[in-house]
Formats: sequence, structure tokens, C-alpha cells
Amino acid sequence: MVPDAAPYDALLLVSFGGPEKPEDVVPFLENVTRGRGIPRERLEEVGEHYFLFGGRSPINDQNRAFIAAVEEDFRTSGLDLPVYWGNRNWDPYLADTLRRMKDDGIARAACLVTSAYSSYSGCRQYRENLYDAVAEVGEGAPRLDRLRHYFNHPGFVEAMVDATLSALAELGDDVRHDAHVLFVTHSVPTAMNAASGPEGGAYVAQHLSVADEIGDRVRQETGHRYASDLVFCSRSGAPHVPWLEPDVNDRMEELAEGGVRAVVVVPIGFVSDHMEVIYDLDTEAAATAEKLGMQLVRAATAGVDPRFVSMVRDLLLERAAVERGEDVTRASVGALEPSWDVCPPGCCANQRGPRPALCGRD
Ligand SMILES: CC1=C(CCC(=O)O)c2cc3nc(cc4[nH]c(cc5[nH]c(cc1n2)c(C)c5CCC(=O)O)c(CCC(=O)O)c4C)C(CCC(=O)O)=C3C
Ligand SMILES: [Fe+2]
Repeated sequence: MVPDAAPYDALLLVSFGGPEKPEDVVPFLENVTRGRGIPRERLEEVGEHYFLFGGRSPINDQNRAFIAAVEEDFRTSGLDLPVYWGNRNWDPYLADTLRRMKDDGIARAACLVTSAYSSYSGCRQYRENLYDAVAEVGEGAPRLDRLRHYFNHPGFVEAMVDATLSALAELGDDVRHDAHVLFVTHSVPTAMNAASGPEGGAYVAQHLSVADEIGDRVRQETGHRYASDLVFCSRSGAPHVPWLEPDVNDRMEELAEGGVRAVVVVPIGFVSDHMEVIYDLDTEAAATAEKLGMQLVRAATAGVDPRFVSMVRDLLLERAAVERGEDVTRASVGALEPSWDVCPPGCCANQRGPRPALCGRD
């Protein structure tokens, strides 16, 4: 049976964007932090992370590889649907892509955001960006729907379960049994977590449900329940503003004091190996492990894992059926329900005051 994507005539991948050469770094950081109150010293420090990698973030190449994999998955499934890509902070910018979609005659597109969880940064801010880009293009811009959050979709979770198992297998036999699993995500201000989702606290709750589910699956596969925590990386902002803790490095110090000799770092908050992963985890946290005499193995991100890639088709066909008024079964794992299609009023509120956004009731 040929899969039915109607009423959609395209998929739009919506992402963060990153610099591709040294001259891009400062203008990119200006785009990211415009009006966000990030201290100058923090910006200089983050700029150095990019320069350490030749002024090029891996994120755009990761998105190109992901799009190629999704196109191949569509093709082999008989789904004839073009895939477009637009970013919040760097070329290709959302408005430019929407203009191209309009010229190509795209009337309606489903958007997949490269952020799996609810928060202002990972959800509403992208919805505001979509509103602004549609407004910029004006008459004839495609109508956009945002595909639901996928933190608890089996395509994402299964990929992370296997990545965790592979990372554990890499540890030395002498330390594996006592290894500690650190599920890592991007820190956000505690106030941003408190405002996330329709009732608040969704950012942390969603990560805890993914961590629990991976822990259960690892126990089934290995017969061992590993000690674990949810920890955070990439804290930004002004020092007096509270952000989610503990930081991954601080937690490793504590664990080392308690005699832990090995950690597996599982980046559940990130869907590909971008700068937070290759700098904050593979460079900084790895150096902390070295200093503490601990073994550290970092689990792979979902990247182009075939299950994660085919999840996109599943979410797209599910939403297409919903839009056609059909009943759907929504794949999900763990304690939380499958996420909503359209964000409820107030969901992931913008703490600087309301701004127009697409794909929500407000
Ligand atoms: C929750 C979350 C995700 C995960 C969800 C998702 O994936 O979207 C994420 C992803 C990313 N964040 C990224 C880069 C940056 N984030 C920054 C700043 C901030 N991030 C925040 C949150 C998040 N960020 C927040 C609350 C701030 C403070 C400023 C503000 O309130 O807006 C800054 C400014 C410098 C700094 O302060 O670190 C940079 C450069 C890149 C690109 C990496 C690359 O280039 O490879 C990616 C994928
Ligand atoms: Fe960020």
C-alpha cells in the first residue's frame, strides 16, 4: 500500500543551525543570544569552543546526513514527499526556505524540530520563529504543522537503549558492573523548566521518563540495574540566575569521591553530535574523567539510526491521518502519554512576554 501523506506535500526539518567557518562564529553567536542576556565572558568562552573545532559546528552536516537518510527512507517506503530544511540561527534560514517552498508550490508542510522535549528553547521559541518566517514570506507561504514531541517515541528511545548498551560493553570488564550511568541534557534556567509544557515541569519530567525507560530496558538486556542520575551540561546565563543542576562534571567529582570508577554518559537531550556533545561532553567531561582517574564512555546520539530515521515517517503519517480525520494509534514508550499535536495555551511560555507563535492554541 502506498503511504498517504495527504494533506501534506512536504516535510520541513526545523533546526538550530551552526557556524561553518571561523568568520561565521561571532555573527552566529549574536544571532543566538540576541535579547537573551548572556554575559560577554560566556560568549567569548563559547566562541573558543567553536574555534577549537576550526570554527565549524558539526550540526549542519549532521542535519544534511539526517535529511539524506529520511529521503532514502521515504523513497524505499514509496512515500513521494520532498524534504526541506530551515534553521533558527544560521543559513539556511527558515524564511529563505519557506520562500523556496512557496516557489516550488508547496501549500502545506509538516515540521519536525530537532529538539525532542518541551521547553521554551526547544519548542515555543521554534514556534515563534515559524510565525516570524511565515510573516516575512507573506502571501502564499506554506501552512505549517509541527509534529509532536518524540522523546518517548520508540524510534528515539530504542536507538538510545542500544547506544547505552554499546557504551557499557566498551567499559573494562573490571569496572563495568559498578559503572554509573549519567543521562545528560542541556541545562536550562529553573524558571524555564517550571514553565515548560502545559502544566509546567515537563522538561525534567520528560527526561526522567526517558531515563527510566532506558534503565528498565538495560536491566532486561543485561540483568543488572545500573545506578544512574539525570545531569546537565552547557549552563549559560548570568551567574545569579538558577539553572538546572547538577552539572555533569560536578556529579562526576562526587561519584569519584564515593569510589565510582567508571561512568557511561548518555546524551538523551541531544539528537546528534553537535557542539554541546563534542565539546561539553567529549572534551570537557572527558577531561574531568581523566583528572579523576575514571573511565568514561559516551553513548552515541540517535543521529541516523534507522529507527530514529523511520520515526519521522511514522510521525508524519500519523499526523496526516489525524488531519484527514482518521483514528490513529500513537507509538510511545514509558510512563508519559504520547505528546499533543497542537500546543495547549500557555505551553512553554515565553518568560519575556507573549509573542505570536504557530502550531499552538495561542
Ligand atoms: C534546551 C536547549 C537545547 C536542546 C534542544 C535543541 O536542540 O534545540 C539547545 C540546543 C542547542 N544550543 C546550541 C547552541 C547554543 N545555545 C546557547 C544558549 C542557550 N541554549 C539553551 C537551551 C538549549 N539549547 C538556553 C536556555 C540558552 C541560553 C540562551 C537562551 O535563553 O536562549 C548558545 C549561546 C552561548 C551559550 O550561552 O552557550 C549557543 C551557541 C546548539 C547548536 C550547537 C552547535 O553549534 O553545534 C544547539 C543544538
Ligand atoms: Fe543551546
